[in-house]
Formats: sequence, C-alpha cells, structure tokens
Amino acid sequence: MECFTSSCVNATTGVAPNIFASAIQFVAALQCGITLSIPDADVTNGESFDFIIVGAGTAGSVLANRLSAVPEWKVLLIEAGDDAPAESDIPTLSTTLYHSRYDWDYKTLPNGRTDGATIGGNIDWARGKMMGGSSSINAMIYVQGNDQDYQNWFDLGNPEWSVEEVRRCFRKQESFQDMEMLKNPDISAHYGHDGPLIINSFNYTYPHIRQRVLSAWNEIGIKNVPDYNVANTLGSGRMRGTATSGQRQSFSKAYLGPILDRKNLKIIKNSFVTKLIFKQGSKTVRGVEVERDSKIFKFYAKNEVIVSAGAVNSPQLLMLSGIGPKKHLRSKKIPVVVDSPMVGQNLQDHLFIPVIVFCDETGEQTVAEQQFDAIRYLYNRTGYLSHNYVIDALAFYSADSDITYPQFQSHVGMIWKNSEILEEMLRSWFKYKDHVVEPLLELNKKHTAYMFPFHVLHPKSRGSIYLNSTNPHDYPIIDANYFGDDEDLELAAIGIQMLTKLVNTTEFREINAFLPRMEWPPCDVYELDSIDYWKCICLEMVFTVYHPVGTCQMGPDPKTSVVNSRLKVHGVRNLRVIDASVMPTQISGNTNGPTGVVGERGAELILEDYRKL
Ligand SMILES: Cc1cc2nc3c(=O)[nH]c(=O)nc-3n(C[C@H](O)[C@H](O)[C@H](O)COP(=O)(O)OP(=O)(O)OC[C@H]3O[C@@H](n4cnc5c(N)ncnc54)[C@H](O)[C@@H]3O)c2cc1C
Repeated sequence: MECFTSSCVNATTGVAPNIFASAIQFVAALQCGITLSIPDADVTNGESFDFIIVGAGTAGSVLANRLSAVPEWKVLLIEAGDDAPAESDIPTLSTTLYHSRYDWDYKTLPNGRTDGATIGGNIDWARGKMMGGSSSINAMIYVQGNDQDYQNWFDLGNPEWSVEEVRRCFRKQESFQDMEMLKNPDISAHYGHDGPLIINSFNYTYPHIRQRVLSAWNEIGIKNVPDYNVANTLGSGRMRGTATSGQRQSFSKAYLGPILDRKNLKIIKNSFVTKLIFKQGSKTVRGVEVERDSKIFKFYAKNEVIVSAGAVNSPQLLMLSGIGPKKHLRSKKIPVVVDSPMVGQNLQDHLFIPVIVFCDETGEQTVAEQQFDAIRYLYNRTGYLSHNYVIDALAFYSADSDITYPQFQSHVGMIWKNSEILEEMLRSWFKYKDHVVEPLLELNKKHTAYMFPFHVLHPKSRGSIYLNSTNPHDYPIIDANYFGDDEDLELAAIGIQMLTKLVNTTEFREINAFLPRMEWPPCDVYELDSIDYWKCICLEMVFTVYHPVGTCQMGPDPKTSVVNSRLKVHGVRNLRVIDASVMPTQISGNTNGPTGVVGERGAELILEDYRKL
C-alpha cells in the first residue's frame, strides 16, 4: 500500500475546507508515520561480509542487531519480503495480510485422516514474508513458557540452554512497560526493563467481557493469577503483548528500528536466498546465492552464514543446498553435501480446535461504531483497532490439578451477534465446508459467540517438511501430522471437556450460554460434549495457531539433531541455524518471545566463539 499524497487538498480555501484538509493530512501523515521504512542498502555482486543472516524475522532481527554491535564486523541481513505495511502496525488489521504478498501462504498436505470438514482436506499456514517476519503478522501475544520447557532442552544434551540462561535472555530482550503491573514487585522483578522489545498490555475495549471470562475460568479451577508469565504459565490472567500505545512491536521495529544508522550493517529486502555456496569440494560454507531484481547475486561470508528463515524455510534452504536426509536429496537429484537425517523432521505445531459457545451477551458492533473506532484509533490509539482480534486473556491448565506443567492453553475471542467476522473466520481462515458453517452463522444471527481456541501444548505427534522439487520457489511439502499420535487425541478431548464446563459457570449462565453442536455428519452420531464427539471434531476440524518449531532441532547427535547446542550445523563449517526451527521440543505457549530468546542466546554464543563477549 502506498502512502496517500495530500496534493488533492491544496486547492481548498476558507476555514471549513482548511479544517477538512488538515484532518485529511493528519490521516495521511499518520498512515506514513506508523510504519517503519527500512532503506534498501546498496550492494554489489560478489561483496564480502563477516556474517550473512538469511531472514529478517523474529530471530534474524535480534541477530542483526547484536552482531552489528561489534563495529569491526560487517553484517548483511537478507529478507525475501518487503517493509511491513500499515496493516501490520494496526493490531486488529494484521489478519487482512493473510493470503497477501506479505504472507508465504503455505498449505499443509492433505492426508485423508484429518480435516475432512475443510475444503481441500488441509489448512493454510500463514508465515510472515516481510521485515519482522512472522512477528509482523502474528497476534502479538507474549508468553515466556514454563521453566520445564527449557529444562527439557537442557536435558536433551544442550548445556548452553539452562533455565537460568534462558530466563536471563528473556530479561535482556524485554522492556516491560505496563505502569500498573510494575507496581507489583514480583512482576517488576520478573521482567526485563532495558531491552529493545516493549511488552505491555492491550488497551482492550471491553474490560467487562475480559472479566467475565476470567471469572468463569476461575470458577472451573483455572485460577486467576496476577501475571501468567510470573506464574510459570499456569492459571489464567490478562494478556501481555508485543504492542504498545495501540501499535505492534515487531522484532524488526524493536531491534532494527533503533540501529538503522549503523554503517557496518547492510539490509536488503525483496531478496530471496536460493542456496548456500560451499567452498569447492568441501563442507565449508562460503556464502549465499540470492535472487534480487530478477538477477542472481552472490555474497560471501568470511566468518559464517546464519540461516534464520523460520521453521519452514530454514530446512527447505538446507535441503536445497545439499544438507538433509540422503535418500530424499537423492530422490530430487540434489548432490548430498552432508547426510543430515533430521532436517525437516521433528515438526511440532500447536493445533487449534475452535470451541464455540453462544450466548445472549448484550451489545452488537454496528458499522457506525466500527467507523467511530477508526476515529478513536486515529485520535488516541484506543478502540477496537488498538488491540488484537482476541480478548486480552489467556488460560493455561492441566488435566491433573497437581501437575506443575501446563498441558493445555486456551485463547478466547468474541464475535458479536450478527457479525461478518464469524463467516470470515469459518470460511476464509478455517476453510470449513458449508455444512459446518451455515448452522453456526444461523445461530450468530441471534446470539453472540465466544470462541475458545483450544491447544495441546506438548504434542507427541511429529510432522515433517520435504522438498517438492529443486525449484526454490516451489513450496515445500508440509505434513503437519496433527493427531498422528493417539495420545494427543485422547488428551485434547479431555482438555476440551474441562474447558466447556465454563458454560455452566455463574457468569455464563447469566447470559444464557450454550454449546452448539458443530454439525458435521461423521460427528453427528456422538452425544454433544462427549469424549467421542470431541475426538471426532478434533480430527475433522483441526486448525493451527501458527507455532511450528523443531525442524532443525538442536542436540549433540548428528543422527537425531541438525545443529549442536551452539547452533552450528552438524558436519558443516561456517553455518548456523538460529530461529524457531532449532527448538527441540515445544514451548508452553506462544512462540514469538521464546524465538527472540533463541536469537539473543544464539548471538551470545557467536560472540563467545569469536571472543567478543
Ligand atoms: C499468523 C500468526 C500468528 C501468530 N501469533 C503469535 C502470537 O500471538 N504470539 C506468539 O508468541 N507467536 C505467534 N506466532 C508465532 C511467532 O510469530 C513465530 O514463532 C516467530 O515469529 C518465528 O520466528 P522465526 O524467526 O523463526 O521466523 P520468522 O519470524 O517467520 O522469520 C523468517 C524470515 O525469513 C524470511 N525468509 C524465509 N526464507 C527466506 C529466504 N530463502 N531468503 C530470504 N529471506 C527468507 C521470511 O520472509 C521471514 O521474514 C504467530 C505466527 C503467525 C504466522
């Protein structure tokens, strides 16, 4: 989207037209003012750098900042996408970027076992293709995870990733700015205060709705806590976000915005890395090949290339370059540089089951109110546009109340009676077939809907990513394999049944809440809200909450991992992978904050290796 030009208003005269003109100029200036524009650096084919970073997403932005803080290091950051547009900055609008040129818009492989209720038998996987990567398109929910998550990494043979080190890196990344919360000494001590990434709370428009949900969770035993991050992601509470004053804090804004004047950092956009270059006949990486302006460029790294292209593209780039499972590479006629069997394996995602509750919540958002919200946003960054599309509350819980490790997470969203949003979600996000969608839309004509996205936090199922072809533009084959392990299905049904108890809480009874049947023939034979009903819904309607990790997992053994605990690719010199793909196991919660920490810790390991720390 281009910024408006305001030349059309110059011709007005007199007081009234001038007021009108200044209002228009205000809007135009605001639109230009909120987005971060990063100049495209001048580069020459064959240019050399000390470090080359592939991908300016969450982890790549952190690395570019921390490595270019060493003045004698020349750093190149390469991003396939463009600057993030205004829709990325305005929290509610980020979903409008799905399927646009700012989204890689991946699709999962239909498997005939899951997603019978979706068109095509598969689902869409949005991934950010712009400065900031997925941190520029995500829902801005900030979760740190449970200590046990990082203990798991450590126990798998990764000594650099102790709970203490990881927690220190969280504080290093954060600038916690919720003034009200900061009055609580435990909360203040838990978060960092001087890091680049602002963490705050959303200016949520309907606090009474948030309170209703929190009270209901409390009543069913998911106890309210002052801050779920301080409580080690157990319990329910108000959401923390990577947003402030009604604007997104992407990692590019936080980590690159303040350092654009560094002479030793070059950033190039709309530049697609198609493969790694090796020293002739060796396993030493020398640089990268890049498509830019319809030409092929080669850039060289004196020290290292760091791949931060995310959980889908990082394994793809490794395989295109000859690092991956030997049999698969041979089947694509790619010369094998290193037989690395786990590249693209161990894929773990947080699945999403929409648990819908209808009720008679009073209120309705009219078109006039929505328009007024736009004015409120322009005036003081409040209103619907200033926060993400869900209610600012989260719940983490387990089947056994004694467990100190969360098994489930629930978000919650509200869709007003007679809203177009439900149709948009059901048809264009979830791609559900008419048979599922129409009865729900009919109910929404009379009732407001609460939607509780339900997630299993630590799935046993493992998916995979393979190349479709040797063409780097061909999207890889993503087998998400949700519910590949029966234990995940059993657990999901139990977790959902625990959640639906909230229909009978004081708060929800007050608004005549009820659970609708998700109508879909294979599930219609089961009693509503029974374990078998939910198992069927899970299999037929599973979606994603966009948290893929693990496809280049770290660990000591090259047979079972791709990088070592210093994030160096096993069997290759001068190459690291640093992004969400190196997480060996899933996080108890949303993955953006933890991926930033992978970037922070990864940067420290590099600085240590070159004796700069
Ligand atoms: C729709 C959505 C909602 C989400 N909501 C949340 C949330 O609310 N909270 C949360 O914590 N997490 C959320 N997540 C997850 C979180 O954003 C990701 O886990 C995190 O951003 C991953 O960071 P990354 O560095 O691994 O990859 P990314 O941030 O995806 O960065 C990879 C970058 O590499 C670029 N790239 C890829 N291939 C190449 C190539 N060959 N050449 C050059 N550049 C390349 C990409 O364009 C991209 O910019 C969400 C994700 C999505 C997609």
